[in-house]
Amino acid sequence: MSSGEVVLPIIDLSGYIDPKSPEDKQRVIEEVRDAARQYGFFQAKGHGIPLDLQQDLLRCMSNVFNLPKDEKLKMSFLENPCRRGYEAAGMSHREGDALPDAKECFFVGREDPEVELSGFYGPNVWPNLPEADFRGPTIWSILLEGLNQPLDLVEQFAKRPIVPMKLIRYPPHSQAAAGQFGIGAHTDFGGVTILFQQPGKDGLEVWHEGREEWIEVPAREDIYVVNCGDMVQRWSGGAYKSARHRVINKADGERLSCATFWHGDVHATNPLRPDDPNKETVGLLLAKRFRNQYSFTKEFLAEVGVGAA
Ligand SMILES: O=C(O)CCC(=O)C(=O)O
Ligand SMILES: [Fe+2]
Repeated sequence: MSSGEVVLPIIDLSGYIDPKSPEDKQRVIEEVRDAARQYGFFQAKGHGIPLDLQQDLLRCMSNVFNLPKDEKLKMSFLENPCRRGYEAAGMSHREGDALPDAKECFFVGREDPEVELSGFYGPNVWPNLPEADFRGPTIWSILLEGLNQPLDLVEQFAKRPIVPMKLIRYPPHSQAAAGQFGIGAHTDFGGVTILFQQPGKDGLEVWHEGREEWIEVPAREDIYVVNCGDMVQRWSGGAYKSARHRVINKADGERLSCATFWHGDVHATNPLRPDDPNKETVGLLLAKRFRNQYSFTKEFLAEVGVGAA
């Protein structure tokens, strides 16, 4: 069941990024804290990302997804040592769902020259499109400017963060099989997710535990959706929620979105609680999660602690 009553707060981040007074900054900090506690999600405006960059991103995403199927499959993320590149529809299946997700995706990360740490760092796969139309400043500006973390904390755990970015295209729901979701219900497992939705293409729903119902999150122009993953929930001792969410494309046509997952350094442990008995690193979390999708070396698995338990 969906509800028109609960609306995720829209927080104006400009009060933190460009404060006119100390109170401005404090108000944003409190609004974000309250939303992360209550919902695990909020909508963000005043983020400083120019609208024309957002529109460029959408245009570039369409260019990628509109490539011929065989060209997309040549860039399959399953054959890439860094899990970058193309994931076709039907390749992800959420536990408990009758059918795999209807979406297709394209994964991008930080551009590094060499494959390192079994593929957590390394070069991207780029489609055969004019460079200005896809890679580079557009994506990186969006990525960097979209992150508004307390800086002193960030410096501790994000010297060389792992930041996968997932471009997603959902087919119209009418094309999906009965019981098939664009993306099935899940929590994000890592750090903070910054989601850009194609304006006017609604479909995201967030589970509200207290009310036991799905809250619809509209796809509004110039509004990003931010949510906390399982790692943030753990790092914050449960103060911040990692909320379940799913996508049922409500638009007549296709729906585009872009999710950027901001996980922190491969060796980072809980920066909020250095005394946290759980010493799981970001690398270990990702290694457990993606074990069957990367070709991890034995050395790497030993380094991040897989098999140590
Ligand atoms: O496309 C969306 O609106 C949500 C995507 C999402 O939840 C994910 O990729 O984890
Ligand atoms: Fe998600």
